[in-house]
Amino acid sequence: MTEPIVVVGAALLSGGRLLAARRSAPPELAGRWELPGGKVEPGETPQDALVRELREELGVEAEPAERVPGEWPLRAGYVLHVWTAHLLSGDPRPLEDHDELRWLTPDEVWDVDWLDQDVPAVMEAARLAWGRDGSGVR
Ligand SMILES: Nc1nc2c([nH]c(=O)n2[C@H]2C[C@H](O)[C@@H](COP(=O)(O)OP(=O)(O)OP(=O)(O)O)O2)c(=O)[nH]1
Repeated sequence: MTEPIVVVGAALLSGGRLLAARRSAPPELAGRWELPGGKVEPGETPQDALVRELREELGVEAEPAERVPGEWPLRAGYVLHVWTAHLLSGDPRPLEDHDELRWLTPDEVWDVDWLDQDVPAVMEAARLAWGRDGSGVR
């Protein structure tokens, strides 16, 4: 069996807030929110891919920090891995794949309509970043 292709998602953190990005394409994903990122290319580390994707999609420099434990299936042959990352410079703009960005506080993390497959990933990322799932239940 061939290995699944890894899509890396960034739990990008700045000032205690998490960045969510609203997809503009393809039609079946458009309007739903995700962690910015993309496919790891052959020969790339996941961290390299994350830095590249955040530069391309958001125009920012970021530093990957920790892998969020777990992996989440996407469409057939793809799996989502998530890393926390810190914003080093730049102000994120939706340059590619997204039409809106939001910085979410722990209390706001469930205010956006995350892609179904991202919900468990965001839950783990929130737990790692903030020490709880952001739902308000402590
Ligand atoms: N980036 C990202 N993609 C996700 C998430 N959840 C999810 O189902 N996906 C899906 C959407 C896409 O089908 C795929 C990632 O592909 P992409 O189009 O963002 O990646 P890419 O920039 O490397 O793609 P490409 O344009 O080079 O083909 O994974 C997520 O949280 N982040």
